[in-house]
Parts: sequence; structure tokens; C-alpha cells
Amino acid sequence: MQIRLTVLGSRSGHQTVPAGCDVLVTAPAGTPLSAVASGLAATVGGPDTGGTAVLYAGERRLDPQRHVLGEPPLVDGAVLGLHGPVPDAAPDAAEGAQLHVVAGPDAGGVHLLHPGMIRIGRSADADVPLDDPDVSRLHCTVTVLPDGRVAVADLDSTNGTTLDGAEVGRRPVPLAPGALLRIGESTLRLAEGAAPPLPVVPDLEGHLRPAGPAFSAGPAAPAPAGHRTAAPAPAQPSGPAHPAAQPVPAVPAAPPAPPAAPPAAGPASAPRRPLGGLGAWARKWVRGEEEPAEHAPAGPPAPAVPDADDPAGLLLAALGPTARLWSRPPGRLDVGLGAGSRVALQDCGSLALAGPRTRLAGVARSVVAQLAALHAPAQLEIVLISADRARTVVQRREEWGWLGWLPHVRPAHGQDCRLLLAYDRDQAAARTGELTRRLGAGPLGADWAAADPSLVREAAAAHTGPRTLLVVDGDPGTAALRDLTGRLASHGAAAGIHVLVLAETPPATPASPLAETYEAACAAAPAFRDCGAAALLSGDVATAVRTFAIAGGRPCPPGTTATADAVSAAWAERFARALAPLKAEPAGGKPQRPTAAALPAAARLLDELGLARATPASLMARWAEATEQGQGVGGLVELVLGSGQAGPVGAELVHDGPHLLVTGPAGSGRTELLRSAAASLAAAARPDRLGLVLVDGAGGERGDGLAPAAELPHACAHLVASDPVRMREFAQALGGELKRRAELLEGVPFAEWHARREVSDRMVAPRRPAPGEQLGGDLDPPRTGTLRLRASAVRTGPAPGPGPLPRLVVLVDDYDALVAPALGSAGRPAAGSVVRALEAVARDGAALGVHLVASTARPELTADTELVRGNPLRVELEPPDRPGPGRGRLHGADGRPVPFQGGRVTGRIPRTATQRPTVVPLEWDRMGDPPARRPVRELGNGPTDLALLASALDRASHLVSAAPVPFPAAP
Ligand SMILES: Nc1ncnc2c1ncn2[C@@H]1O[C@H](COP(=O)(O)OP(=O)(O)OP(=O)(O)O)[C@@H](O)[C@H]1O
Repeated sequence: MQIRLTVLGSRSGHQTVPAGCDVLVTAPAGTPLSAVASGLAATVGGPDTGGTAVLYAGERRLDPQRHVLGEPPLVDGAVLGLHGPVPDAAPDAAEGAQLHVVAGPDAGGVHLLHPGMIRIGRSADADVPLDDPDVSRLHCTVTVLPDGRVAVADLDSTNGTTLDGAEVGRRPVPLAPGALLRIGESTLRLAEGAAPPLPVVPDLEGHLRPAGPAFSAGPAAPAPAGHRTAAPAPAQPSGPAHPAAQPVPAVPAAPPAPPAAPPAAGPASAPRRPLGGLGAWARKWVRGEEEPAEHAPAGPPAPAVPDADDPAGLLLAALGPTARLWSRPPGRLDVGLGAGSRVALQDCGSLALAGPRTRLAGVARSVVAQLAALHAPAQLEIVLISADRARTVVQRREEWGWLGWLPHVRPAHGQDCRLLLAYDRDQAAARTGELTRRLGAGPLGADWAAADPSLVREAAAAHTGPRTLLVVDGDPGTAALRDLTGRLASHGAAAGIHVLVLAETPPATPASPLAETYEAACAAAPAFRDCGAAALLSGDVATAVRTFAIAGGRPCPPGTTATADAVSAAWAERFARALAPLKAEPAGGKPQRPTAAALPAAARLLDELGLARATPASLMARWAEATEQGQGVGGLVELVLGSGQAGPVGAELVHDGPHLLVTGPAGSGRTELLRSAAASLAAAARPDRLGLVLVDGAGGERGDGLAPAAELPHACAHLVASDPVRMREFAQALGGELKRRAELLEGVPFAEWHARREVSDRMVAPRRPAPGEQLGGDLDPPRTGTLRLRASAVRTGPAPGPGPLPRLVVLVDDYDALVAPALGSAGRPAAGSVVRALEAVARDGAALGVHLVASTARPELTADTELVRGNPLRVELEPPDRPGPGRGRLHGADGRPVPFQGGRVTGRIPRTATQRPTVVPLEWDRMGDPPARRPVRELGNGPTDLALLASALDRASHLVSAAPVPFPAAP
């Protein structure tokens, strides 16, 4: 498991914000914080003194033993404070009255209101500071009155305060929820509480899965229209004031603006036909969609209202998370640039944005955040190319650091990197290569770059799959990259690729008219010209945005002008971190596995069993659950074979069996499949309720393939068919066991016998061996180990036992080698006796609670056996070359074959499951490199998954005092 955390050091001296370090923590899931606490402290220069590192998440002091890596709050993106609470840790979406900064150059702020007065202004001393040049230092006040009503008053500001268009003076006037307060270029709104957060389910590997329609069954409907600001209501008490909290991460609001001019022409899909007056038109433009007529106010032109998906609302959607998160239909990629200006990427393809760096960055953050908030990572991936050497890599990394936390930048389509980021030319070449390959495989074909614009539009309109937003900040650096990013901007939409090109320029002002600024932008970022729409930040302080179409590389003014919406770096960081741990299931699918997916090339049995970390506790919980579900003695026999298209594939032998036959050519993975079957059987039932008998039918040089499974505490015998003496003993023991069972059951079916016994519970218990007493002397483990009893069977003491008849599963590898032993093979003289005993199991086992799971490489040799005649469940493994060993089909009772990839169980334990926990500083600018090539999947010569499971099972069975099944049973 890997999670990314940020550690803040202790505040020292005059520092107001402590230095922090982003780290990558690799540890087995379930590792307590204590294992990495000193490592975390060391990254910020804390004392490397193990136990003394005290860590906080938010305000909360963490218990290093009880808090576990990968479980909340220690999930991806978490911020930890060393030796003190995290400064400015804001309460998450809280109840009570809130002031939202919904539009403007410093938008997105969510401020909880407390009783009493707060001051809003440009000054850092303001309670709600706004980075808005048109806001006075202390501009206005908002007061929560003792009776809960809220009032607003102007503080003799230079540019004035308006409430839904009406001037506000020094005398306080009521501020109603939903009413729009304008100061400078900023728009604020009183909101009452946040939408309820969705429940989230931790996956214990550092991520959270929100519950809700948008997170499991595809995109939900867009946010209801009612969420948008409607006509002002008369002032009302806003409800009882809630004692309040600090301002939540302050994101400043927008400055007063000249009212946004109604759009004259637009690059996007916004409506162009005025309906019912200028005000209605403006509103409609803002919303980018039809609006019910009753919402259109008559009368004088109203200033544009903020966007429905305003930054404050999006931050709350991420912090919740609420149902609004990731709620947009996939193909709707329109973004708001400011009240009155929207651009629909699905129509214009790509968007070019230019302006002075600080404002440009704020607007770009706002655009990217809108898309990340409204589209799930499965629908929209985000790729960054920021390789322009006009700024240092440190500057670029700092500017885009926030983006790295978004789940949208994780490579989900096999890209060769850890995150879809490019801070240098090599990484940029890798990212553009990935995207151009996708274009080449799309509807335009290999010659995509030469396709006519009309073909691009056609293909773009028909595109239904996931989308990509490629952010190209400035000049990517080489002629080839300039060319490719330009072509991606002009043609990418054909394959769902949309480019956001950013160019640093002076603002467009009378001194620098639009045409000049446009050319400057094209020089700074060559792909600028290839976009379908452009937005230039304009005005003295660059707080306005002019948006227009680009056709044939030339600007098509006039377009629209609006106050630009921008968000601060702090806002973006908070927003992205809130999203970092979230994962959504792909539409309608099981976790991480779309139903139509191909089978995985490889599968790990423990993952399929949901036992990635096989601990005694998890196994005991599993057994207890099985018992609760009536799966005790005489219950079910559940085995898991591997991974199917929609989850684990397996069978239950009592109802679907009773027996299973595995066929497959040499090297197809028969032996591994039997080992997996044994492991999954053991994981599902206590060793006193289910015993395993293992038979390696080929013996000789084909060896003892089932030996690793003999480590399972359930394994009560293991025969390697190469010693005739041992083979005969085994046959006798097995035959004896069948006989004993038949006598005990007296013709009553196995499950029914147990049910009756449970009721009366007066059965004569079999003689149990005394402590230390050896069982079945004639089957003592010989030195050569051809047939041995498990030591644990031998040490069976007077443990509280299950009674005399647990289920027994006999697993036989290479049954064909027993049925038709090779001439001269060592076991040949006794093979017949073993086959007869196994045939008796095939014939009579079902009624006696004994099941047979056998493999054969040559089905023609085993065709004439009781096992095959009994029409068992069947698994057919494919030749190992397509696509590799373990690929097969399960033929169940309903005759429909179920394809699966066999779950490997003798693979080495994955590094992340065993590795000593490590903490390394995150190198954001290297995340776009190909991951290190060393084999990270498995430990070279460490223990196998099967050994891990066996030892955990052993410990678990001791803890529940489940003595393994004796075999053969005591006389
Ligand atoms: N599900 C699987 N995933 C990955 N590798 C597998 C899987 N099953 C088997 N293998 C690998 O394929 C090889 C052959 O597997 P195995 O010995 O189980 O096949 P077999 O059919 O029993 O072959 P043989 O004919 O030698 O008895 C081994 O190296 C094994 O590790």
C-alpha cells in the first residue's frame, strides 16, 4: 500500500506556517502509525527518536498504536502536524450559516458565520480577506444578530456595496440566504449549511469510496436548478446563529466589477438568442442552458449572476463529499470563466487562456477544478505539461503542486508513469506520445493529424468514451512538442482530448489591444492558435476576461467580457487534497472492475479472497461469519479458483459438486489451481470442520507439487505416489475412513446427520487421542516423507472438538498418472489400490461428506473413471501459451462456462504486503518518469502467499482451539 502524506514541522521562531514535506509512505496495509512515526518526523527535521514523535491530524492527536496507515484519517492526501495540531485546520463542511464567495478574482471561500460582526475587506486584518483590487481595505460588515438574522452594512468603501443590485449604505440592511452581495469584483452569498455529506467506505488501503449513485452507477443528473441563485427574497431571519467557527480556508472573493456586458458573440455553445429581456438573456448565458421562463425577471438589465457551479459550492462538494461531486454527464465539459462567460470544451475542442501569471494561474485553477469536481476520474483524466524553461522547475512545481493530489492525474490506461505530469521535455514527450497514440487508434486513424476540421468536429460530436484534459502551460520546449501540442489542440477532440493552453502575457488593455495580446500569447504558447476559443485576461488589474472564438488561427472578436473567476493556490490545494483519497467505482461495476473488462492477465488468490493481508484476525472473522451463516460442521465446501470478469470465480462442492475435475495440458497450471483450491478451502472453514487430503499422483520426477499446501493446518495427509508401501497404506486409510463414516451415518445423508446431531447432541464421541499420543501408527511420517501426517494432527490434544465427521476434501494432482501409471514408474505396483480408494470417494463420498478434486493432463485416460462418470464440476485450463498459465473456464451445473484467470498462491508475497515500511520525500517533478524497472511485484526469495496464509491459519486455529482433522480417524 502506498499513501501520500504531508508532514508539517513544528513552528519555529517567527514562522507563522511551519515548513512541510510531502512524503510517500509504503507499508503493508494495517501498519500502525508507530512504525513510521519517526520516519515522518525525520522528513521535517524532527527528532528521529521513535516513540516520541507526536503527530496530529487536524486538531486531533493520533495514537501511534491505534491509528493505522491506510485507514482514516491516515489516507491519501492527509496533512499531519508534528508536535502540534495542523494550523488552520478548518472544520469540514459544517452546519450553520455560511458566507460563500461565489465569484470574482478570489472566489471559492467558505466562511462559517459566528454571532456578532465580521469585516470583509482587502486587508489581511479583515475577518474575510479578499484578494480583490477593487475591494476597500475594510469594505463592509456582515453581522449575525442575537435573533439569528443576518445584516450587512457598508464601511464607506470606495466602490460601494450592493445587495441584489440595490445600494447598501452605512445602515445595516437584512441579508437573506441566497441574496447576492457584491463588493468590488467579488460576489458573496449567504448560505445555510452545506449539503449532507455522503457516507464513505474506507478501503483500508488509503482510499475512500463514497456511497451514492454518482459513485457506483455512473453519472447522476446535474445539480438541480434550484441550487442556483434565484431572484432575491425579502430579508428573513436566517435561522438561529450557530456558534461558530473560524473562517474555513479562506478563499477570497471577487472584486466589484463593471456589470458584465451581455455576450455579443460567443465561442461556445451558450445560447445566443435573447429571450425575455437582457437580464434573462444574461442569466441564461451564464447558465449555459435553457432556463424556465418564470425565473427570467423582467425589468432593467440585471448583472450576471454567478455560475451554478461556483467555486465555493465545488469546494463543499469535495469536502463533503456531497452528491454534487462528479455529478455531470460525461460529455458536458463546459466551464465558467466568470459570471456571464462559459466555454463548452465539447464544442470548441480546446481553450486558450492568456494573462499575467498570477491572475492566469487563478483562472486556470478555477477551470481545472470545475472539471475535476464535476467529472469522476474514470470519465476525465487530467494531464499536465509544464516544461517551459522560462520559469524554473521549482516555480512550476510550486504552481502546479496542487494538481498532483487530484485522483484524475493517476495513470489509468497503462501510461508509463506514476502521475500524468510532465515537468521536463522527456516527460512531455512521453505524455504527448501517449495521447497521440490514442488519437491514432481513434476514428481519424493513423493520419489523424491531416484530417479535415469538419471530420474532427464530426468525430468529436460522436465521441462517447472517457475524456482527457491536457493542460499545456506555456512553451513545451522543442519544435516537435510545439507541433504535437498544437495538433492535439486542433484535432484531439476527435478522441475526447481537450487542451487548455496557458500563455503568460500582459493584460489586454487599451495600451495593449486584443490583437497584440493574442499574438503575444501565440508566441508564448505556440498551441494557443490551434484552440477553438480564447480567453484573454484584460483590464488594468486583469480581473476581466474577454472570451472569443478562434477560427483558422485568427481571433474572432468581440466575444464576451466578464469578471474572471479565479481561485487561490490555497483553495486549490484544499480542494485537491479533499479529492485525493476518493475513489469511485466505475459505472455500474464491481470495485475497479467494469463488467465488460477482459480477464486480468494475472490474479492473486489472496486478493480474490479479500485477504490481501492474511492475518489471524481476518481469518477468524471469516470463520465466525461462515459459522453464523450455518456453515458449521456438515456445512458448505467453498472454493475460489481465481478472478473472473466481474469478481472472484469459484464453486461450492456440496450443492454444485460433489466433485471437481480439472483438465489441462502440460504447464497449464493444474497443480497451482489445486493449491489455490486448497488454500481457499482452508480460508473458508476452520481446520476442525474441514480436512484436506493431498495426493501427488505422478510422484517420481514430477514430484510433490502439492507439498506447499501441506503446510495448511487443514492438511491431514499428503501422499506422493512413488512408494508402493505408503500408497497401499494410504489406500487402506482412505477406504477405512469411508467405511467408518458409513457406519456412523447409517445411511443418513451427511448434512442431515449433522442437523440431527446438533439437535440431540448426544452422539457418542469418538475416542480422541491422548495428549502426545500418535495417531495411526502405521501411517507415521516416514523419513522420506512420501506419506506423512501433519505434526499438528499428531499433537492433537483434547481440544473442544467438532465431533467425528468434518468434511474432507481429497485433492489429487495428476490423476491420470495413477489411473494409467507409466511403465517403470515407482508407484505403478500400488497405483491400482489408490485409484480404487479414490473411485470409492467419487462414488460414495457425497453422502459421507468426502469430496474429490482431481486434475488430469490426459482426459482420455481418466474418461472411464467413477469420477468422470459422475459428471463432476469441470474446469478446463487452456494451453499455457494463451495468454499464460492459469487461464481457464469453469463448467458449472447450468452448463454456461465461466472464464477465469487462476489465482496464483505460490507467488511471492507482494512487496507492499510485507515490506518494511518506508517514508520517502515525494519528488513531484519526477512523478512523470517511468516507474523504476526493478521487479516490485514480488519479493525475490521471500515467503509465498501460501506460506503467509498457512502461518496465519495456523495461528488462527490455535486461537480458536480448532484441532485439525485426524486422518485416518482414530479407531
Ligand atoms: N494462475 C497462475 N498464475 C501465474 N502463474 C501460474 C499460474 N498457474 C501456474 N502458473 C505457473 O505456470 C507454471 C506451470 O504451472 P503448474 O505446474 O501448476 O502447471 P501444471 O499444469 O501442473 O504443469 P505440469 O504439466 O508440469 O504438471 C508454473 O511455473 C507456475 O508457477
